[in-house]
Amino acid sequence: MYTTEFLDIPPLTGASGTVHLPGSKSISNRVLLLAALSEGVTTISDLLDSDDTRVMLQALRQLDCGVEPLANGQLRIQGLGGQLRIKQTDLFLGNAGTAMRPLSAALGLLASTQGAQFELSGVPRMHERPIGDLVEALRQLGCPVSYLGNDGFPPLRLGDGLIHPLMLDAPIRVRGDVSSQFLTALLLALPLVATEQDVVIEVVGELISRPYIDITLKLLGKFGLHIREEGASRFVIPAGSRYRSPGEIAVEGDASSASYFIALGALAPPTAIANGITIEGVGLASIQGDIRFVEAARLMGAEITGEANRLHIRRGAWPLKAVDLDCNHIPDAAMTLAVMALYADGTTTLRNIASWRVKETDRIAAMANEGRKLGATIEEGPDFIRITPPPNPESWRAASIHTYDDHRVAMCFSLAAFNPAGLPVRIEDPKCVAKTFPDYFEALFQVCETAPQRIPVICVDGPTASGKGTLASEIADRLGYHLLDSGALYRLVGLAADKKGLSTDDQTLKEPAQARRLGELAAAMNVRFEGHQTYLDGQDVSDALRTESAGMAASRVSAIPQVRAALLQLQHGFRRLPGLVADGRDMGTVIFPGAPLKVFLTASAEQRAQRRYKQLISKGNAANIDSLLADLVARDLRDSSRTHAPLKPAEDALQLDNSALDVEQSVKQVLGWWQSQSAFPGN
Ligand SMILES: Nc1ncnc2c1ncn2[C@@H]1O[C@H](COP(=O)(O)OP(=O)(O)OP(=O)(O)O)[C@@H](O)[C@H]1O
Ligand SMILES: Nc1ccn([C@H]2C[C@H](O)[C@@H](COP(=O)(O)O)O2)c(=O)n1
Repeated sequence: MYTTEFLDIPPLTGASGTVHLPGSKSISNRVLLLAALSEGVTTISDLLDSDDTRVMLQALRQLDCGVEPLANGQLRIQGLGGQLRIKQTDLFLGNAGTAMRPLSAALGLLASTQGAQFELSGVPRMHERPIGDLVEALRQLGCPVSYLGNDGFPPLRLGDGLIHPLMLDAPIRVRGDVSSQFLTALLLALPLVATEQDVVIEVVGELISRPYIDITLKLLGKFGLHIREEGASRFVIPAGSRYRSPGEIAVEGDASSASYFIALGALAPPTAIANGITIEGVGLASIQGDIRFVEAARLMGAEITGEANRLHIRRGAWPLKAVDLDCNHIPDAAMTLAVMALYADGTTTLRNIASWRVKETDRIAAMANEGRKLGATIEEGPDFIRITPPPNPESWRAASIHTYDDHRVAMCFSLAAFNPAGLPVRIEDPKCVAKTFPDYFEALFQVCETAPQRIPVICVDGPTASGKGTLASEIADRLGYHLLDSGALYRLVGLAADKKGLSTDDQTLKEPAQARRLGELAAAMNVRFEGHQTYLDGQDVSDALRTESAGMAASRVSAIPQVRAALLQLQHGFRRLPGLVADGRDMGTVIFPGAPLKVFLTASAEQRAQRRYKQLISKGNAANIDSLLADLVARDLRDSSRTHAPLKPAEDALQLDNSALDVEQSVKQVLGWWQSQSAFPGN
């Protein structure tokens, strides 16, 4: 997951390949609650691991349900069988509506019938999301519920520690036109108390987001509950209801998350490797309402085929076709249509989306504000949004997208990187995707491509111990970029030669046959980088690489042209989306001569020797400052005086002497340079 302040997505030019979706958020949190309320043990597979499921799981743990992660990634839940084990606790539910609403209903009923008291709260935005209609329904039943902040909104206190008989004779009336989660919450909770008599729910007003109710009814069926529907607005929970665990249950891939990759397939040109996007984990047999996004995407021109659990998408009509659509049936996925509309042949109107206003943020306002930044003309109303794309490529603008702590805003606008103007897109606070799809951007970059020269590279070259590695790694972390420690490659050649018994002393290296052998060795090296570990022929050589003797050997072999040539492609291979920070001696002069930022980092030899001395001592290695100083001066001389790719600043490099700077000051300086020459200098 990208935890950076922002993520700059370079302009993208094509996409193809297969995406495996994380589990559905709606199904995951419903299944967790049903398993917790049931009798028996439920083993759940493919559960979504995200902020929203984490808060639900934490709540279940606090309620003393057995929650046991299994080695194979499954989760085992020991159900409460409707009997509270904990009668007083405070639950924090973040911004998870799928946890707040159903837990309020279930705990409200259980607190009243078993004499308990719970307080439920969330993040500030959760305290702005309405819950009054659900509270009214619980109060009709006789549950004591009080508001701890503003009336109509969480936080809530459920129960007062005393037993209250419930009034189940009259139908329980609940509004259906604010959020379908209120009805879902009652459908999930009322079976706990429908033991002696039928319990009836009557929906008042038009029921929005009906597909989410269908998910609820289908999952209730899996846990042994069959609700009778009488007409469009009456649901009867039969007397004698009892939750029974199905034993095992698998969570489908998230159909709303699929919408971004369906849109991607519809708008991205194919790559040289393949045509189209395949989505695994959700397909045409999905129980999720957002699978109907497929129909909407087809209307806009996408070519989509599929099987029960898989979808294949290709670009069809291009530009996409503008549409005028009622989106009540796909409220979440419809946001993706708003971004597809930026690539359409006219004005698109998405109607009946009032529920967007009370989601993680006011989504109508958010989509309108951010879409306008890109150059689109956008009109918004209480329950609609109307999008006219920028009239021509020149009208597109590079935008820094504010994401409002809303995962869907972030994921939607990533697709703006396919703009015809070839502009990058900045996504602020990219970690907000953790709510439903923590690895969304990784999945996106896996299937997207762009011309290598469009992938930004920051080069950090300089003499030994100047702090290149430290600086490069910090910059890469802050920007979410890949890291190339090119010195490590030369160090690996030195080590590999040593393992093979090939001498790397100065004299032997002068022999043409030895130079050829080392070139072949470098080309055939079996290396693997995993996080901070480096493996040579499967063996962890991370520590061996960092010794001073490995540095000296690297310096010697690096003067051989055959070795440098053998490592060229490997280094170019590090230039992957979304960007790269590369440290070495010739990053800016030879390997990435077109890089948009080149830094030549220096410090006085004395400073560098001091730093190296401290570094070695802190790792428990013996060190002598005078010999370190002599070695690094010798190494610098060799590296800068060799014929091929000598150590020297590129003509367009910015020089940074960090003798008097600490690491953070150096990082700030380089990030400042980067920001000022980016497409978003004001952000
Ligand atoms: N600006 C700085 N101020 C103080 N110490 C620094 C600074 N930059 C790096 N250091 C420290 O100096 C030591 C050497 O830094 P680093 O390993 O990053 O250098 P390098 O240039 O990559 O070296 P080499 O080329 O030999 O791999 C480290 O212990 C690091 O923490
Ligand atoms: N791009 C590079 C990187 C490194 N080298 C050589 C010269 C260095 O002395 C040696 C070890 O590098 P370090 O790990 O200390 O950065 O490798 C090079 O020639 N070109």
